[in-house]
Amino acid sequence: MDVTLKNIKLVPHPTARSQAISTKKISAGSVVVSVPAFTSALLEAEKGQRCDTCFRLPPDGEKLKKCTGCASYFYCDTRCQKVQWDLEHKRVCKSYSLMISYLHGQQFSQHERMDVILLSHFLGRTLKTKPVSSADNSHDPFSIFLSLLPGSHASQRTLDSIPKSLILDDSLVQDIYSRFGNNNFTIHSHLNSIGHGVFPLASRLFNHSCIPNAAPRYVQGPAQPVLMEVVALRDTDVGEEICIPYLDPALTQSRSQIFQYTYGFTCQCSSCRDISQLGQIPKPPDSSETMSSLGDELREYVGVSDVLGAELPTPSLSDLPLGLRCALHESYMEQLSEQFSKASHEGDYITAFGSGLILLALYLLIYPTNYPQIGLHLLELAKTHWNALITMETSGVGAEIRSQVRIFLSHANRILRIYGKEGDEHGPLDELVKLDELLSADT
Ligand SMILES: C[S@@+](CC[C@H](N)C(=O)[O-])C[C@H]1O[C@@H](n2cnc3c(N)ncnc32)[C@H](O)[C@@H]1O
Repeated sequence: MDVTLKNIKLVPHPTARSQAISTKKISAGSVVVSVPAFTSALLEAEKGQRCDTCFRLPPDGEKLKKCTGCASYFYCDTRCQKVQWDLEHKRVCKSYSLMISYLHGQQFSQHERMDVILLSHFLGRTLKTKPVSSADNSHDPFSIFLSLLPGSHASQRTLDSIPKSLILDDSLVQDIYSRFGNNNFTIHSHLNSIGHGVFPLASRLFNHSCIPNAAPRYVQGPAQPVLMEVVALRDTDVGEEICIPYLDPALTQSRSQIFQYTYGFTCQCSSCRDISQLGQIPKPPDSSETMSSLGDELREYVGVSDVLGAELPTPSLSDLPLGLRCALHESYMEQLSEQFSKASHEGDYITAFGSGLILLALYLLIYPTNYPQIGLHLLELAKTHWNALITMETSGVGAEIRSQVRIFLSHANRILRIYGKEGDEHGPLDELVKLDELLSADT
Protein backbone atom coordinates (compact mmCIF):
# COMPACT_ATOMS: atom_id res chain seq x y z
CA MET A 1 0.00 0.00 0.00
CA ASP A 2 1.76 3.20 -1.09
CA VAL A 3 -0.39 5.81 0.66
CA THR A 4 1.88 8.55 2.04
CA LEU A 5 1.94 8.35 5.81
CA LYS A 6 3.57 11.02 7.98
CA ASN A 7 4.71 9.16 11.05
CA ILE A 8 3.91 5.46 10.62
CA LYS A 9 4.65 2.67 8.16
CA LEU A 10 3.27 -0.83 7.60
CA VAL A 11 5.56 -3.77 8.35
CA PRO A 12 4.74 -7.49 8.47
CA HIS A 13 3.04 -8.90 11.57
CA PRO A 14 3.40 -12.57 12.52
CA THR A 15 -0.36 -13.24 12.68
CA ALA A 16 -2.20 -10.09 11.60
CA ARG A 17 -0.57 -9.77 8.14
CA SER A 18 0.75 -6.28 8.86
CA GLN A 19 1.06 -3.70 11.62
CA ALA A 20 1.51 0.06 11.68
CA ILE A 21 4.67 1.07 13.51
CA SER A 22 5.77 4.61 14.28
CA THR A 23 8.65 5.99 12.22
CA LYS A 24 8.98 9.04 14.49
CA LYS A 25 8.36 9.74 18.17
CA ILE A 26 4.67 10.52 18.45
CA SER A 27 3.53 12.63 21.37
CA ALA A 28 0.28 12.14 23.27
CA GLY A 29 -2.54 14.07 21.62
CA SER A 30 -0.99 14.05 18.11
CA VAL A 31 -3.13 12.93 15.21
CA VAL A 32 -1.50 9.84 13.70
CA VAL A 33 -3.73 9.78 10.65
CA SER A 34 -7.03 11.34 9.45
CA VAL A 35 -9.40 9.28 7.34
CA PRO A 36 -12.73 10.49 5.86
CA ALA A 37 -15.67 8.08 6.04
CA PHE A 38 -15.97 6.20 2.77
CA THR A 39 -19.58 5.61 3.68
CA SER A 40 -21.62 6.00 6.86
CA ALA A 41 -25.13 5.66 8.27
CA LEU A 42 -26.83 7.14 11.33
CA LEU A 43 -28.18 4.88 14.07
CA GLU A 44 -31.97 4.60 13.93
CA ALA A 45 -32.31 6.67 17.12
CA GLU A 46 -30.39 9.53 15.50
CA LYS A 47 -32.22 9.44 12.16
CA GLY A 48 -34.02 12.74 11.55
CA GLN A 49 -32.17 14.34 14.47
CA ARG A 50 -28.87 14.81 12.61
CA CYS A 51 -27.78 15.53 9.06
CA ASP A 52 -27.33 12.29 7.11
CA THR A 53 -24.21 13.68 5.41
CA CYS A 54 -22.14 15.41 8.10
CA PHE A 55 -23.85 13.94 11.21
CA ARG A 56 -24.15 17.42 12.79
CA LEU A 57 -27.16 18.47 14.87
CA PRO A 58 -29.08 21.45 13.48
CA PRO A 59 -28.43 24.74 15.30
CA ASP A 60 -31.01 25.57 18.02
CA GLY A 61 -34.38 26.47 16.56
CA GLU A 62 -33.48 25.31 13.05
CA LYS A 63 -34.91 22.30 11.25
CA LEU A 64 -33.18 19.87 8.93
CA LYS A 65 -34.33 19.78 5.28
CA LYS A 66 -36.01 16.54 4.23
CA CYS A 67 -35.22 14.73 0.97
CA THR A 68 -38.39 15.18 -1.10
CA GLY A 69 -37.73 11.92 -2.95
CA CYS A 70 -37.78 9.41 -0.06
CA ALA A 71 -38.74 11.71 2.85
CA SER A 72 -36.30 9.69 4.96
CA TYR A 73 -32.99 11.52 4.62
CA PHE A 74 -32.33 14.86 6.28
CA TYR A 75 -29.75 17.53 5.63
CA CYS A 76 -28.42 20.76 7.10
CA ASP A 77 -28.77 22.51 3.74
CA THR A 78 -28.50 22.01 -0.01
CA ARG A 79 -24.70 21.67 0.18
CA CYS A 80 -24.93 18.65 2.48
CA GLN A 81 -27.77 17.28 0.34
CA LYS A 82 -25.74 17.60 -2.85
CA VAL A 83 -22.70 15.87 -1.34
CA GLN A 84 -24.80 12.86 -0.30
CA TRP A 85 -26.80 12.86 -3.52
CA ASP A 86 -23.67 12.74 -5.66
CA LEU A 87 -21.92 10.20 -3.46
CA GLU A 88 -24.71 7.66 -3.08
CA HIS A 89 -28.21 8.90 -2.41
CA LYS A 90 -29.26 9.28 -6.06
CA ARG A 91 -28.85 5.50 -6.32
CA VAL A 92 -30.44 4.70 -2.93
CA CYS A 93 -33.33 7.22 -2.73
CA LYS A 94 -35.98 5.42 -4.79
CA SER A 95 -35.54 2.01 -3.19
CA TYR A 96 -35.01 3.13 0.43
CA SER A 97 -38.61 2.95 1.74
CA LEU A 98 -39.22 -0.44 0.18
CA MET A 99 -35.98 -1.79 1.63
CA ILE A 100 -36.89 -0.52 5.13
CA SER A 101 -40.41 -2.06 4.98
CA TYR A 102 -38.84 -5.33 3.84
CA LEU A 103 -36.35 -5.29 6.75
CA HIS A 104 -39.15 -4.71 9.27
CA GLY A 105 -41.45 -7.24 7.58
CA GLN A 106 -38.75 -9.91 7.76
CA GLN A 107 -38.09 -9.01 11.39
CA PHE A 108 -34.46 -8.11 10.96
CA SER A 109 -32.91 -7.09 14.27
CA GLN A 110 -31.84 -3.48 14.72
CA HIS A 111 -28.22 -4.55 14.29
CA GLU A 112 -29.00 -6.42 11.05
CA ARG A 113 -30.98 -3.44 9.72
CA MET A 114 -28.03 -1.16 10.43
CA ASP A 115 -25.73 -3.48 8.49
CA VAL A 116 -28.04 -3.62 5.48
CA ILE A 117 -28.54 0.17 5.42
CA LEU A 118 -24.80 0.77 5.59
CA LEU A 119 -24.28 -1.83 2.89
CA SER A 120 -26.87 -0.11 0.67
CA HIS A 121 -24.98 3.19 1.13
CA PHE A 122 -21.74 1.42 0.30
CA LEU A 123 -23.22 -0.09 -2.85
CA GLY A 124 -24.78 3.23 -3.86
CA ARG A 125 -21.34 4.79 -3.43
CA THR A 126 -19.53 2.20 -5.52
CA LEU A 127 -22.10 1.11 -8.07
CA LYS A 128 -20.64 3.23 -10.81
CA THR A 129 -17.05 3.25 -9.62
CA LYS A 130 -15.47 -0.17 -9.77
CA PRO A 131 -12.25 -0.36 -7.77
CA VAL A 132 -9.30 1.09 -9.62
CA SER A 133 -7.31 -1.98 -8.70
CA SER A 134 -7.74 -5.00 -6.49
CA ALA A 135 -4.00 -5.03 -5.82
CA ASP A 136 -2.82 -3.97 -2.41
CA ASN A 137 -1.06 -0.88 -3.73
CA SER A 138 -3.68 1.73 -4.32
CA HIS A 139 -4.71 5.05 -2.78
CA ASP A 140 -8.28 4.46 -3.84
CA PRO A 141 -10.38 3.74 -0.70
CA PHE A 142 -12.54 1.15 -2.49
CA SER A 143 -9.45 -0.77 -3.56
CA ILE A 144 -8.01 -0.49 -0.04
CA PHE A 145 -11.31 -1.82 1.31
CA LEU A 146 -11.25 -4.83 -1.02
CA SER A 147 -7.64 -5.54 0.02
CA LEU A 148 -8.73 -5.98 3.69
CA LEU A 149 -8.74 -9.40 5.28
CA PRO A 150 -12.19 -10.97 4.76
CA GLY A 151 -14.42 -12.11 7.61
CA SER A 152 -17.71 -13.97 7.25
CA HIS A 153 -19.84 -14.10 4.08
CA ALA A 154 -23.27 -12.51 3.77
CA SER A 155 -26.25 -14.69 4.52
CA GLN A 156 -28.84 -15.18 1.76
CA ARG A 157 -31.31 -13.32 3.99
CA THR A 158 -29.05 -10.23 3.92
CA LEU A 159 -28.48 -10.47 0.18
CA ASP A 160 -32.22 -10.78 -0.47
CA SER A 161 -32.86 -7.56 1.44
CA ILE A 162 -30.65 -5.41 -0.79
CA PRO A 163 -32.54 -3.62 -3.59
CA LYS A 164 -31.72 -5.29 -6.92
CA SER A 165 -30.98 -1.89 -8.47
CA LEU A 166 -27.92 -1.67 -6.20
CA ILE A 167 -26.44 -5.00 -7.23
CA LEU A 168 -24.33 -5.07 -10.36
CA ASP A 169 -22.35 -8.13 -9.52
CA ASP A 170 -23.26 -10.76 -6.85
CA SER A 171 -19.71 -11.81 -6.14
CA LEU A 172 -18.59 -8.19 -5.64
CA VAL A 173 -21.40 -7.76 -3.09
CA GLN A 174 -20.17 -10.89 -1.28
CA ASP A 175 -16.60 -9.53 -1.35
CA ILE A 176 -17.77 -6.25 0.10
CA TYR A 177 -19.99 -7.85 2.73
CA SER A 178 -17.26 -10.21 3.91
CA ARG A 179 -15.18 -7.17 4.86
CA PHE A 180 -18.04 -5.42 6.58
CA GLY A 181 -18.41 -6.94 10.03
CA ASN A 182 -14.74 -6.69 10.88
CA ASN A 183 -14.32 -3.18 9.44
CA ASN A 184 -17.39 -1.42 10.67
CA PHE A 185 -16.57 1.41 13.07
CA THR A 186 -19.02 2.89 15.56
CA ILE A 187 -19.00 6.66 15.09
CA HIS A 188 -19.43 8.61 18.32
CA SER A 189 -19.90 12.12 19.56
CA HIS A 190 -18.64 12.85 23.08
CA LEU A 191 -18.12 9.05 23.18
CA ASN A 192 -21.85 8.34 22.63
CA SER A 193 -22.60 6.19 19.58
CA ILE A 194 -24.42 8.02 16.79
CA GLY A 195 -23.73 5.93 13.68
CA HIS A 196 -21.58 3.44 11.85
CA GLY A 197 -19.00 4.04 9.16
CA VAL A 198 -16.40 2.45 6.94
CA PHE A 199 -12.91 3.98 6.98
CA PRO A 200 -10.82 1.71 4.72
CA LEU A 201 -7.40 3.24 5.36
CA ALA A 202 -7.84 3.10 9.16
CA SER A 203 -8.93 -0.55 8.84
CA ARG A 204 -5.91 -1.39 6.73
CA LEU A 205 -3.47 0.26 9.12
CA PHE A 206 -4.45 -0.50 12.68
CA ASN A 207 -4.61 -3.71 14.63
CA HIS A 208 -6.47 -4.03 17.89
CA SER A 209 -5.18 -3.88 21.47
CA CYS A 210 -7.21 -3.86 24.71
CA ILE A 211 -4.57 -1.46 26.07
CA PRO A 212 -4.25 0.70 22.97
CA ASN A 213 -1.84 3.61 22.60
CA ALA A 214 -4.22 5.36 20.19
CA ALA A 215 -7.96 5.77 19.70
CA PRO A 216 -10.26 7.10 16.99
CA ARG A 217 -12.20 10.30 17.48
CA TYR A 218 -14.76 11.65 15.02
CA VAL A 219 -14.81 15.17 13.66
CA GLN A 220 -17.83 16.72 11.96
CA GLY A 221 -17.62 19.52 9.40
CA PRO A 222 -20.09 21.19 7.03
CA ALA A 223 -20.89 19.36 3.79
CA GLN A 224 -18.42 16.56 4.39
CA PRO A 225 -18.64 13.00 5.65
CA VAL A 226 -17.42 12.43 9.20
CA LEU A 227 -13.63 12.38 9.55
CA MET A 228 -11.88 9.85 11.77
CA GLU A 229 -8.74 11.10 13.48
CA VAL A 230 -6.61 8.47 15.16
CA VAL A 231 -5.11 10.19 18.21
CA ALA A 232 -2.07 9.02 20.19
CA LEU A 233 -3.12 8.51 23.83
CA ARG A 234 0.45 8.52 25.12
CA ASP A 235 3.96 9.29 23.88
CA THR A 236 5.20 6.47 21.67
CA ASP A 237 8.72 5.59 20.61
CA VAL A 238 10.01 4.88 17.13
CA GLY A 239 9.21 1.26 16.19
CA GLU A 240 6.24 0.86 18.58
CA GLU A 241 3.09 -0.58 17.05
CA ILE A 242 0.16 1.83 17.00
CA CYS A 243 -3.01 -0.01 18.00
CA ILE A 244 -6.59 1.09 18.48
CA PRO A 245 -9.43 -0.58 20.42
CA TYR A 246 -11.89 -2.46 18.19
CA LEU A 247 -14.13 -2.95 21.23
CA ASP A 248 -14.62 -1.39 24.64
CA PRO A 249 -11.84 -2.99 26.75
CA ALA A 250 -14.36 -3.09 29.61
CA LEU A 251 -15.89 -6.18 27.93
CA THR A 252 -13.54 -8.22 30.09
CA GLN A 253 -15.51 -11.47 29.78
CA SER A 254 -16.95 -11.36 26.27
CA ARG A 255 -14.24 -9.64 24.27
CA SER A 256 -12.11 -12.73 23.54
CA GLN A 257 -15.13 -14.50 22.01
CA ILE A 258 -16.02 -11.45 19.93
CA PHE A 259 -12.45 -11.26 18.61
CA GLN A 260 -12.65 -14.91 17.61
CA TYR A 261 -16.12 -14.80 16.15
CA THR A 262 -16.17 -11.42 14.42
CA TYR A 263 -12.51 -10.80 13.66
CA GLY A 264 -10.99 -14.27 13.67
CA PHE A 265 -8.05 -13.62 15.99
CA THR A 266 -6.91 -14.22 19.54
CA CYS A 267 -5.80 -11.06 21.29
CA GLN A 268 -2.31 -11.45 22.78
CA CYS A 269 -2.18 -8.10 24.60
CA SER A 270 -0.94 -8.15 28.20
CA SER A 271 -4.42 -7.33 29.52
CA CYS A 272 -5.91 -10.41 27.80
CA ARG A 273 -3.00 -12.56 28.99
CA ASP A 274 -3.42 -11.32 32.60
CA ILE A 275 -7.18 -11.86 32.55
CA SER A 276 -6.87 -15.37 31.16
CA GLN A 277 -4.24 -16.22 33.81
CA LEU A 278 -6.58 -15.03 36.56
CA GLY A 279 -8.94 -17.82 35.49
CA GLN A 280 -12.71 -17.93 35.85
CA ILE A 281 -14.15 -14.53 36.86
CA PRO A 282 -16.64 -15.09 39.71
CA LYS A 283 -19.92 -13.20 40.02
CA PRO A 284 -19.84 -10.21 42.38
CA PRO A 285 -21.61 -10.74 45.74
CA ASP A 286 -25.34 -10.02 46.10
CA SER A 287 -25.42 -8.57 49.58
CA SER A 288 -24.92 -4.82 49.79
CA GLU A 289 -22.55 -5.22 52.75
CA THR A 290 -20.15 -7.50 50.87
CA MET A 291 -20.49 -5.29 47.78
CA SER A 292 -19.46 -2.30 49.79
CA SER A 293 -16.40 -4.00 51.28
CA LEU A 294 -15.46 -5.20 47.75
CA GLY A 295 -15.54 -1.56 46.64
CA ASP A 296 -13.38 -0.45 49.58
CA GLU A 297 -10.84 -3.19 48.91
CA LEU A 298 -10.73 -2.37 45.20
CA ARG A 299 -10.10 1.30 45.94
CA GLU A 300 -7.36 0.36 48.34
CA TYR A 301 -5.72 -2.04 45.85
CA VAL A 302 -5.79 0.54 43.05
CA GLY A 303 -4.83 3.43 45.33
CA VAL A 304 -7.90 5.65 44.94
CA SER A 305 -8.35 7.62 48.16
CA ASP A 306 -10.88 10.42 48.71
CA VAL A 307 -8.28 12.95 47.63
CA LEU A 308 -6.36 11.92 44.51
CA GLY A 309 -2.64 12.58 44.21
CA ALA A 310 -0.89 14.46 41.41
CA GLU A 311 -0.46 11.23 39.42
CA LEU A 312 -3.22 8.72 38.75
CA PRO A 313 -2.32 5.17 39.86
CA THR A 314 -1.53 2.51 37.24
CA PRO A 315 -2.49 -0.73 39.04
CA SER A 316 -1.35 -4.17 37.96
CA LEU A 317 -3.99 -6.56 36.67
CA SER A 318 -1.79 -9.63 37.02
CA ASP A 319 -1.39 -9.18 40.81
CA LEU A 320 -5.11 -8.70 41.43
CA PRO A 321 -5.91 -10.61 44.67
CA LEU A 322 -8.29 -13.56 44.46
CA GLY A 323 -11.01 -11.74 46.41
CA LEU A 324 -11.05 -8.86 43.89
CA ARG A 325 -11.36 -10.94 40.72
CA CYS A 326 -15.14 -10.61 40.73
CA ALA A 327 -14.63 -6.87 40.12
CA LEU A 328 -13.74 -7.85 36.54
CA HIS A 329 -17.20 -9.37 36.03
CA GLU A 330 -18.90 -7.18 33.41
CA SER A 331 -22.00 -6.84 35.59
CA TYR A 332 -19.95 -5.10 38.30
CA MET A 333 -19.07 -2.09 36.11
CA GLU A 334 -22.65 -1.94 34.86
CA GLN A 335 -23.98 -1.93 38.39
CA LEU A 336 -21.54 0.73 39.60
CA SER A 337 -22.24 2.96 36.59
CA GLU A 338 -25.98 2.76 37.18
CA GLN A 339 -25.58 3.44 40.87
CA PHE A 340 -23.30 6.43 40.29
CA SER A 341 -25.45 7.93 37.57
CA LYS A 342 -28.71 7.52 39.52
CA ALA A 343 -27.28 8.83 42.80
CA SER A 344 -25.61 11.85 41.20
CA HIS A 345 -28.80 12.80 39.30
CA GLU A 346 -30.99 12.36 42.36
CA GLY A 347 -28.65 14.33 44.59
CA ASP A 348 -27.77 11.39 46.83
CA TYR A 349 -24.21 12.66 46.99
CA ILE A 350 -22.81 10.33 49.63
CA THR A 351 -23.74 7.28 47.51
CA ALA A 352 -22.54 9.06 44.37
CA PHE A 353 -19.12 9.89 45.90
CA GLY A 354 -18.65 6.28 47.02
CA SER A 355 -19.72 4.50 43.83
CA GLY A 356 -18.02 7.14 41.66
CA LEU A 357 -14.64 6.54 43.30
CA ILE A 358 -14.99 2.75 43.12
CA LEU A 359 -15.86 3.11 39.43
CA LEU A 360 -12.77 5.27 38.95
CA ALA A 361 -10.64 2.53 40.56
CA LEU A 362 -12.18 -0.03 38.18
CA TYR A 363 -11.56 2.18 35.14
CA LEU A 364 -7.93 2.64 36.17
CA LEU A 365 -7.57 -1.12 36.53
CA ILE A 366 -9.09 -1.97 33.14
CA TYR A 367 -8.45 0.96 30.79
CA PRO A 368 -5.02 2.06 29.58
CA THR A 369 -3.36 5.36 30.53
CA ASN A 370 -5.24 8.45 29.32
CA TYR A 371 -8.17 6.45 27.98
CA PRO A 372 -10.90 9.03 27.24
CA GLN A 373 -13.54 7.19 29.33
CA ILE A 374 -11.36 7.81 32.41
CA GLY A 375 -11.27 11.53 31.60
CA LEU A 376 -15.00 11.68 31.08
CA HIS A 377 -15.63 9.92 34.39
CA LEU A 378 -13.28 12.31 36.23
CA LEU A 379 -15.28 15.20 34.77
CA GLU A 380 -18.50 13.59 36.04
CA LEU A 381 -16.90 13.22 39.48
CA ALA A 382 -15.90 16.90 39.42
CA LYS A 383 -19.46 17.93 38.44
CA THR A 384 -21.03 15.73 41.12
CA HIS A 385 -18.77 17.14 43.82
CA TRP A 386 -19.45 20.67 42.60
CA ASN A 387 -23.22 20.11 42.70
CA ALA A 388 -22.88 18.77 46.23
CA LEU A 389 -20.92 21.85 47.20
CA ILE A 390 -23.56 24.28 45.97
CA THR A 391 -26.67 22.38 47.06
CA MET A 392 -25.73 20.65 50.29
CA GLU A 393 -25.08 21.97 53.72
CA THR A 394 -21.31 21.48 53.49
CA SER A 395 -20.14 23.74 56.34
CA GLY A 396 -16.91 22.33 57.67
CA VAL A 397 -16.17 20.17 54.60
CA GLY A 398 -16.69 22.80 51.88
CA ALA A 399 -12.97 23.49 51.49
CA GLU A 400 -12.20 19.78 51.24
CA ILE A 401 -14.86 19.20 48.55
CA ARG A 402 -13.69 22.28 46.64
CA SER A 403 -10.14 20.93 46.59
CA GLN A 404 -11.45 17.53 45.36
CA VAL A 405 -13.28 19.29 42.51
CA ARG A 406 -10.01 20.99 41.51
CA ILE A 407 -8.09 17.72 41.51
CA PHE A 408 -10.73 15.81 39.50
CA LEU A 409 -10.90 18.70 37.10
CA SER A 410 -7.16 18.87 36.57
CA HIS A 411 -6.90 15.11 35.82
CA ALA A 412 -9.98 15.27 33.56
CA ASN A 413 -8.53 18.27 31.78
CA ARG A 414 -5.21 16.56 31.04
CA ILE A 415 -6.83 13.36 29.70
CA LEU A 416 -9.64 14.96 27.72
CA ARG A 417 -7.27 17.46 26.10
CA ILE A 418 -5.12 14.59 24.87
CA TYR A 419 -8.18 12.99 23.27
CA GLY A 420 -9.29 16.40 21.98
CA LYS A 421 -12.59 17.69 20.68
CA GLU A 422 -14.95 15.12 19.26
CA GLY A 423 -18.33 15.41 17.58
CA ASP A 424 -21.00 17.93 18.52
CA GLU A 425 -20.53 21.42 19.91
CA HIS A 426 -20.71 21.94 23.70
CA GLY A 427 -18.79 18.83 24.63
CA PRO A 428 -16.76 17.81 27.68
CA LEU A 429 -13.97 20.31 26.92
CA ASP A 430 -16.48 23.17 27.14
CA GLU A 431 -17.87 21.75 30.38
CA LEU A 432 -14.34 21.68 31.81
CA VAL A 433 -13.84 25.37 31.04
CA LYS A 434 -17.25 26.27 32.46
CA LEU A 435 -16.67 24.41 35.72
CA ASP A 436 -13.21 25.90 36.04
CA GLU A 437 -14.70 29.40 35.67
CA LEU A 438 -17.37 28.67 38.28
CA LEU A 439 -14.72 27.39 40.65
CA SER A 440 -12.50 30.45 40.15
CA ALA A 441 -15.46 32.80 40.66
CA ASP A 442 -16.43 30.97 43.85
CA THR A 443 -13.06 31.32 45.61
C1 LIG B 1 -9.02 -4.09 10.35
S1 LIG B 1 -7.92 -5.38 9.96
C2 LIG B 1 -6.42 -4.77 10.57
C3 LIG B 1 -5.36 -4.69 9.53
C4 LIG B 1 -4.70 -6.02 9.23
N1 LIG B 1 -3.49 -6.13 10.01
C5 LIG B 1 -4.40 -6.15 7.75
O1 LIG B 1 -3.26 -6.49 7.41
O2 LIG B 1 -5.31 -5.92 6.95
C6 LIG B 1 -8.52 -6.51 11.13
C7 LIG B 1 -7.90 -7.87 11.04
O3 LIG B 1 -6.53 -7.79 11.43
C8 LIG B 1 -6.19 -8.90 12.28
N2 LIG B 1 -5.87 -8.37 13.62
C9 LIG B 1 -6.19 -7.16 14.12
N3 LIG B 1 -5.72 -7.02 15.37
C10 LIG B 1 -5.11 -8.15 15.68
C11 LIG B 1 -4.44 -8.62 16.85
N4 LIG B 1 -4.33 -7.86 17.95
N5 LIG B 1 -3.92 -9.86 16.83
C12 LIG B 1 -4.04 -10.66 15.73
N6 LIG B 1 -4.69 -10.28 14.59
C13 LIG B 1 -5.21 -9.03 14.56
C14 LIG B 1 -7.41 -9.80 12.30
O4 LIG B 1 -7.28 -10.71 11.26
C15 LIG B 1 -8.54 -8.83 12.01
O5 LIG B 1 -9.69 -9.43 11.45
